[in-house]
Amino acid sequence: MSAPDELQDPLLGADFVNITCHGVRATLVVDAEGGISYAPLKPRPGSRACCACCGCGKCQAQHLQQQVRIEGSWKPHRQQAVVNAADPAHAPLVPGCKVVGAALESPNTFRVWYYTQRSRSKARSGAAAAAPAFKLRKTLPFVCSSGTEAQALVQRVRQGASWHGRGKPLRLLAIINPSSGRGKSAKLFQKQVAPVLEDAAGMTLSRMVTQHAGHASELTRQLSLAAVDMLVFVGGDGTVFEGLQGLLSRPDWDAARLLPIAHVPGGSGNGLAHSCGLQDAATAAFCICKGVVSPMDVASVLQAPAEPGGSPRRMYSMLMATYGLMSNLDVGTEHLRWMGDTRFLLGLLREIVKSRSYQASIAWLPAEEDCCSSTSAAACSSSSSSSSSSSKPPVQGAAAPPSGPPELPGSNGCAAAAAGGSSAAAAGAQQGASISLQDVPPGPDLPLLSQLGGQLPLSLPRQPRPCSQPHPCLPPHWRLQQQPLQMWALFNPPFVAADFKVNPQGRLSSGHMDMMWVQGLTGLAGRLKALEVQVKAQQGGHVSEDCVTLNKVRAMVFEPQDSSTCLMLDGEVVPAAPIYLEVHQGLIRVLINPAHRVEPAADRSRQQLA
Ligand SMILES: Nc1ncnc2c1ncn2[C@@H]1O[C@H](COP(=O)(O)OP(=O)(O)OP(=O)(O)O)[C@@H](O)[C@H]1O
Repeated sequence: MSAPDELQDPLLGADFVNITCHGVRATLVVDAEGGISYAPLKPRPGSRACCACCGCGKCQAQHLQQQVRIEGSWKPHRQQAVVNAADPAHAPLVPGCKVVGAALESPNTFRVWYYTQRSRSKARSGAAAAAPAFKLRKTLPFVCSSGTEAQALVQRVRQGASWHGRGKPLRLLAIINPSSGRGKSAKLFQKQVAPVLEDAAGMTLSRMVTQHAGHASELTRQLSLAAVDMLVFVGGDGTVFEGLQGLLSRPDWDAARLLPIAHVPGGSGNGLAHSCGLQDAATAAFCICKGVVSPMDVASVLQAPAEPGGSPRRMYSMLMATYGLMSNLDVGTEHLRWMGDTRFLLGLLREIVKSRSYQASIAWLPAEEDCCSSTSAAACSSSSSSSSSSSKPPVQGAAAPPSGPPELPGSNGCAAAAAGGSSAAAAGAQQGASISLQDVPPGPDLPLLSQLGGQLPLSLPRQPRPCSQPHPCLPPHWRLQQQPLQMWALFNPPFVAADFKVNPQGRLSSGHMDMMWVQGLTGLAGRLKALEVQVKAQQGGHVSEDCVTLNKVRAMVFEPQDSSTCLMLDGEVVPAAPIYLEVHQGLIRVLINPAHRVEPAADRSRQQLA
């Protein structure tokens, strides 16, 4: 290719080729990010474009620009301009940040594929969404003088737009759950995502369809990390949850945790996708091409061995743990899967009408506290309720931090006895369930459990002591709540579904989870209040209600005590037994929308994907 004289200087480093678009001859330029711009070639004397313009260069430029604008509501991004921005004829047609690739239509004809932002009113999650939604567009066909030129330009667009500076395309593994949501996730992926990734971005896409519950775990446990650059889960949160269990239970979990995870929403709730700004399949396809990733917290969840002498069960949760109303509205509407996420609304209404309370014991370490730090211990002992992240006073019966001198957990009677091997008996705990650090399956370190002497009785005392006294079975600074509650949940990111911004203060990598419970909504007035709280939850306004209590948590023990509900992790039912949970900050990497409004500190380096 030889550069036309007028383009040489400003286009240093860019690729270009002479094209014809709707009868107008021009030079198409591709910049380093895959953005395209053009400059009209000098008109031949007496030549005419395909419309009634005079045929001069300026007319042809305007004509071409109009033609391209017909298909997409393109708005110029001045900061992205690669050529003389003062000259409208040289403004970029499509900036690189919007382009995802290009596809040949015939041996010497191709279109550039790009995305434009959807208006808020048309987007699925509306104003509360974590990031704008995007819609796929294609330019008019560009005709090159030869097939070789067209191929070279297509490759150049893909490389700049979606390969993140690599010489070869990204390798994606899509794990598709055909039974998620309404059962249409495979079709959705095939129609809206795969063509963008394969045909336009030129990525290498392998597909695996799950055959049964738990299959996603098996697939991620067996995959070769060297052969995949990004994992794409197509389904609901349960599918990602299963995949995560497989990744983090591998012997090489420390390498596996760095594999970027993308969630294409195909399930009912799709809380992870909504929290990351991947609110629909089209937007997810765009975000996969752009490859912006963010660290995300994950919690280790431990349960005592099911049989004597066995290993504790270790699971991982990245979205939420639920109990009471939130579990029942999910499990109780399984048969209404065909309704999509509307089933949650129905389930919620049913639970509000029932207006039930559930019994559980909850002990937790507030996010501000480090049970081995003398400074935080002093701060804790000097303030009672103020050390809680909640703006409200602790509920009746909740234990306050101890007022005595800071003390290591292992030095109190209960924990010391536990370390000696007779924890339950010494604690006076009912079940005797405990977890010993040395038996925990390999995985991320559990520093807070280590600080507890490496041994933890899971059965919490039934009778909490007065707030001013530490309970002998709880380490200093830990708090205890045992009042009946209607809903209990531990949230990590903000969304659990498109219209449920249940945890508005949630961040992907804050280092803690947000514990929320709802109490006292009984009788007719309580039910009406519950409805109001539900409406406010769509935008996150429910957290200021008096019936809602919030605490930031780094570690906790939760003991379910009610058989009429169940304990769920990321929307999946787990055995109804006590759990110990500890948060690992930024353990995994998830794909986010490049225009995410909440995670400005995200790791935006595209090189991370290489
Ligand atoms: N081939 C399959 N047949 C039946 N069930 C499957 C299959 N593959 C996976 N599953 C199970 O499907 C269940 C539901 O999947 P998933 O959670 O992704 O969808 P969802 O519940 O509709 O979405 P969300 O969790 O976002 O509300 C999971 O518990 C998973 O174990």
